[in-house]
Amino acid sequence: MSYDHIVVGGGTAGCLAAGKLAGEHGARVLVLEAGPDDRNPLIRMPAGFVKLLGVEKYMWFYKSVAQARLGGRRPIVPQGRVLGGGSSVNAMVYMRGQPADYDGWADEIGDEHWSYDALLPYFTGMEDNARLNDDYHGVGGPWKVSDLDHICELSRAFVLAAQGIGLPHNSDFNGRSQRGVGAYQVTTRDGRRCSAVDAFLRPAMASGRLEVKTSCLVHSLIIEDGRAVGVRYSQGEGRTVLEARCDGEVLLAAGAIATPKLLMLSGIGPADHLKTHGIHALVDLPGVGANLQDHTETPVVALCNGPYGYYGHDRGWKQMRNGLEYLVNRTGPVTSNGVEAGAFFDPDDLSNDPKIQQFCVPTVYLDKDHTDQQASHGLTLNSCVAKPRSRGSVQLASADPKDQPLVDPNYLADPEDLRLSIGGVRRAREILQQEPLRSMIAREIFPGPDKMSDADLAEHAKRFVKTVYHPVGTCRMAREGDIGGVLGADMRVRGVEGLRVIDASAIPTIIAGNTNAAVLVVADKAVEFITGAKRRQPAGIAPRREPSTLQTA
Ligand SMILES: Cc1cc2nc3c(=O)[nH]c(=O)nc-3n(C[C@H](O)[C@H](O)[C@H](O)COP(=O)(O)OP(=O)(O)OC[C@H]3O[C@@H](n4cnc5c(N)ncnc54)[C@H](O)[C@@H]3O)c2cc1C
Repeated sequence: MSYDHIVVGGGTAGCLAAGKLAGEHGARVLVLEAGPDDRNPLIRMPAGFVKLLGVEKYMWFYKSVAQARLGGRRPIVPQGRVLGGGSSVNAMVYMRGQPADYDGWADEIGDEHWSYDALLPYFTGMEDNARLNDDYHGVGGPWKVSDLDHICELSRAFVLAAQGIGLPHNSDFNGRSQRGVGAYQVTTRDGRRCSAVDAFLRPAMASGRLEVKTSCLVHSLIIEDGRAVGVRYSQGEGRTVLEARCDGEVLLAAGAIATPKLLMLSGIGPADHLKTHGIHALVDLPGVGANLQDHTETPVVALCNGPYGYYGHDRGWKQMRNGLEYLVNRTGPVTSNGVEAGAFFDPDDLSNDPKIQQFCVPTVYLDKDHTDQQASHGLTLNSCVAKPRSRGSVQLASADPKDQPLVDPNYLADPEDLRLSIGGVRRAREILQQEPLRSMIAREIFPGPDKMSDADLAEHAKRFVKTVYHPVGTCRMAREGDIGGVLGADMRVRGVEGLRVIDASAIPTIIAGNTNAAVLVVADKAVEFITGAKRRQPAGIAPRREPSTLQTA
């Protein structure tokens, strides 16, 4: 088959774009995905998320460079490596962030079409919400959003306890206000994960215009006369470098770490850096790989005084009982994503707009690179800095496409990120002291009851702070003349024809919330730009805040 477009990376953005281009716009599309297919049943089961986190077959475990503010520690940054990308392995929390996030994008990009009011119809248009159908939510779309069927007693107790410190109950973090505490909505339906493959790619397969090749690692772009005309790739363990070409556009959707790597391997990036690896710079774009942003979270871990939460539910007779209940009824603990509830608040003043997203994990939960975790019934309250100020980078380690790049998230580089993390830890402790949670807790193990001063908590953060798996921003959209910009408002790569970046890399500034839904909207916009489809008009709802002043380039 000859192709109109080639999509590099079959993740969240890649699946949406490929599915829509082939299914709705009649294009012939090739998707090249480095990871395997998504047939593993664990991917469909919401509780499978925790298991998948440790499986090399389905994850890239990017190891960061030594982190200056973490005493040289090198935390991992796991990312999806399977058809569906992050949407096949993520925790399924459905979150959009704050309207001000997108208004900030519009200011940075210099285009009001990236403002929240302009993007809201894209969120609602793709949504099929099982509970909400109002100004902020839609029904009938391909993207399934539901309340969790199963919420354990620890998560319920957390929601009540957090109200005890003065947080309002919030039944919709994506609605009128983000502030408060409540159960998350998740991207599942009838106890099954809804990934970008399920929502966008699979339905378009029947068109016959879509070819999806898994286990295909793209090495670089083929650029001729200033135009991207195809890609070089290898299949499986094969050493042969194959080529695929297209008549339309090459769309980069390999995620915020691999997409800048591919641009640099293709001679698009900071000329000096490329030169050190013997790569001739076709386009000197200093912003490629810069501006890496990620959410970090700092845990408070407590042990329970009884069998609360999910410890041991994946072993022995409990596993058999849970598995059977799931197989027969699609109910029970297997339908839980393991992160059932959370809160948004400003630790300095609970009545302010949120600066921390707190995740309630009803088990002892630390990343795979922490070996000293205790296996027992427990609870982890993770405080995530919603709008981190620290900025990092992705650079090439070598000119070999099979080598991991140098990932420097520069965690906690900005003192405000550390200060807010400490504030989040203190609020988590306050919540643990409220009933009904208080009566379920035996003792705090991390940071530990003797760690009370800011200096103690800073040390704790440095030791335990970890990724929330949300890298963005490494090929950011920007207004004309912004030297660090990589893409224009239409997501075209500056200085090259026929090439767009359509994934998390394109996001100028991280949103205050989990990133998957924002990436879907970014990819949806890309499809519009590529096809020239008419822009949807903003829904005629009253803005819920003063519109920002927008300057157009
Ligand atoms: C463990 C985890 C938990 C998360 N939890 C949540 C959550 O609960 N809610 C939420 O909203 N967000 C969550 N996220 C974040 C969300 O999933 C991501 O923001 C989103 O998937 C990013 O989409 P993307 O298209 O930019 O990249 P991805 O979805 O990562 O897709 C990139 C794809 O490109 C492929 N690829 C990479 N390099 C190459 C190459 N050279 N050749 C070919 N293919 C390549 C990758 O294998 C991958 O499949 C989570 C992410 C992870 C990893």
